[in-house]
Amino acid sequence: MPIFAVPEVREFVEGYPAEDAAAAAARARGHELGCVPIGVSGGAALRFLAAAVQARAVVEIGTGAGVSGLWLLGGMAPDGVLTSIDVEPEHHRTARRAFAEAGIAPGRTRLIMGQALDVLPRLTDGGYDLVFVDAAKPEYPRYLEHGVRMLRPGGVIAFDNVLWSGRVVDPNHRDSATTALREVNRAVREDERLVPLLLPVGDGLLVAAKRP
Ligand SMILES: C[S@@+](CC[C@H](N)C(=O)[O-])C[C@H]1O[C@@H](n2cnc3c(N)ncnc32)[C@H](O)[C@@H]1O
Repeated sequence: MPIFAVPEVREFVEGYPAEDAAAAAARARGHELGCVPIGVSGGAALRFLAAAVQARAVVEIGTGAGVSGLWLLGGMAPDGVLTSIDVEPEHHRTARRAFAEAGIAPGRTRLIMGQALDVLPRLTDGGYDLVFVDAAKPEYPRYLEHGVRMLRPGGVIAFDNVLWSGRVVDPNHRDSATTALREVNRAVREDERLVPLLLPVGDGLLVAAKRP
């Protein structure tokens, strides 16, 4: 049996490392709002990636209640700025509260309200170290196009939920979200500008580095 199929192992991985109080409180509010936050292991992966690329400029597509934002900020350079896009004003209000409770200086976050596909074309080519995608699943392939354009060489893009509770490998599922996730998994794997890695944390975190 693959080690990941052992429930105790899965539980150990998903809770590693522990989440701080600000992120745990934001997580609870995210669940109340119905915008499911990234899991703890996925958050830790984002923090690791932000630290590894010494991120000073990060774009997040899908702010939610601020859980992933807190993890990203935890790995970014101390003067790094997180630009985070969401279409729901209530989610941005909740995320702002989470960032304030965590002691994040207001100048370190730039929250842009709007449809991601309206906002992304305004963001600079090659201007970002890390792009994190966690909004409308049917739009993931378009987020990939923009994300690769916005990344600097050596920058990293990450997509949450790419396993979609296993539906991506079940041909019986042909809805728009599943189809788009399948497409993004394929496109990232085949894109010669990218070095891909599928991390089996949470609901699947697909990451890729942009070749110089
Ligand atoms: C799964 S939640 C994000 C959770 C967050 N990344 C976290 O881990 O804490 C998805 C978010 O994407 C936002 N969203 C959905 N479709 C969107 C779109 N087309 N443009 C911008 N935001 C969108 C929703 O309002 C929601 O807050």
